[in-house]
Amino acid sequence: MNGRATTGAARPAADATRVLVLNSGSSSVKYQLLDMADESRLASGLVERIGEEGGVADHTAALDRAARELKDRGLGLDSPRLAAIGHRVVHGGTRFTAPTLITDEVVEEIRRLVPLAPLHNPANITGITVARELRPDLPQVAVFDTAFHSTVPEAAARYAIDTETADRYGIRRYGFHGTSHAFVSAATAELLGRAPAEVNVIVLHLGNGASASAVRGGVCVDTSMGLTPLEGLVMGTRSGDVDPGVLLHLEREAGMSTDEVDRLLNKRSGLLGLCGDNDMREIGRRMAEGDAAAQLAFDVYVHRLRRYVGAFTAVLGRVDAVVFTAGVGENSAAVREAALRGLEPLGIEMDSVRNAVRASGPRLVSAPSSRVAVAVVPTDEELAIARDTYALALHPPQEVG
Ligand SMILES: Nc1ncnc2c1ncn2[C@@H]1O[C@H](COP(=O)(O)OP(=O)(O)O)[C@@H](O)[C@H]1O
Ligand SMILES: CC(=O)OP(=O)(O)O
Ligand SMILES: [Mg+2]
Repeated sequence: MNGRATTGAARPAADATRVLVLNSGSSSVKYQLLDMADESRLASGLVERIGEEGGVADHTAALDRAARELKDRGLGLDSPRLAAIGHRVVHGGTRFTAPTLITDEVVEEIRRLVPLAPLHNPANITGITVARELRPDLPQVAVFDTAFHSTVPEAAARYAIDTETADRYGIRRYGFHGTSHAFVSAATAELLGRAPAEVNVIVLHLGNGASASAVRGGVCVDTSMGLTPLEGLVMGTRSGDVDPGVLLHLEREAGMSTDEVDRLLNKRSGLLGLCGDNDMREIGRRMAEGDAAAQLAFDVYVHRLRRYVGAFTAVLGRVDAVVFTAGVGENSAAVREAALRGLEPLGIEMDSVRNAVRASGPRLVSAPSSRVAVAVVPTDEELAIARDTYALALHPPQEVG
């Protein structure tokens, strides 16, 4: 321990209302500076292509660039108005089920979880390390993708494999994108004018990574991602669900190594693997020209979505809303339409005209007569992280012992 633990940090001064949020991904760093006095966004940016040709060398260089961009705009990290720094951390294992003030020990625990999220947690740790070096005086908070899913019951969280093996290696469903699923399910209740405790929602988070969750009265009861962010829906470059026998077959018959199978399933699958493009906009353009591979990729993507809508309808019993969010969910009327077409027997009636309208805020796209509301609700993981971070900075838990 080097004494840099921030749990004991003094409460921020009254005019220190700003929070920096860092979302360090496998090949990008996204950042936002927010003023929590009114939740306004003072700055946001993205450093992409880390470690690729034409990009910055590594995550440390990316964070340096982010810090420089903020300084150039008069919003340097040395500002006394900065109250705290919030970090998206993808894997929190079973230990972290709530936002957590970062200490050396917390960093070590996040490091211990690297094998469960090899693409994500190392980048998160670099972000934390650099930020703590820049501002050792500030509270720094980890907000975990897995936290919202910690309520998923054992029947849904357990894989049906030998229990001793599962327990020894921490093999279970953890789920990801939880900050988004929590934010969007709460915002949906608000859109419906009802208390979160009263509504059952299926959230479809469709970004580059994609996941579905079933939320009963504000509590997550099932989710499509599993031990790692690879299971479930078809994604930009990830396969989502495959028969685990596929892995065995590739290793035995194609002679592929574990790393090769990993790359295949994480980087060369999904929409990209099916048609050579991972951007839904480009796939839409190609479909309009009658491109068969693009059409097939779209069809596989949509078929998987429909499966999860059906499965989570059965899990919830009563569904009040199906909600689309993230890049594809918020912007692709075609995906929304195709995913829910013909589901009137489940009480889902889309309104094609409403669905086709381009808009930016939370909105309903179902017919007024639809028993199940269909909504588009923009996610804002950074705002959610900033709220959690600011709340912990203002009211740090009492230190135990
Ligand atoms: N107008 C659009 N129509 C269809 N898809 C879109 C549109 N705008 C963005 N997307 C999709 O959103 C995806 C990115 O989603 P986003 O939530 O920003 O991803 P990330 O997981 O990186 O946060 C892109 O791959 C793109 O296919
Ligand atoms: C966990 C995960 O899949 O995150 P992302 O969508 O940012 O890759
Ligand atoms: Mg996103």
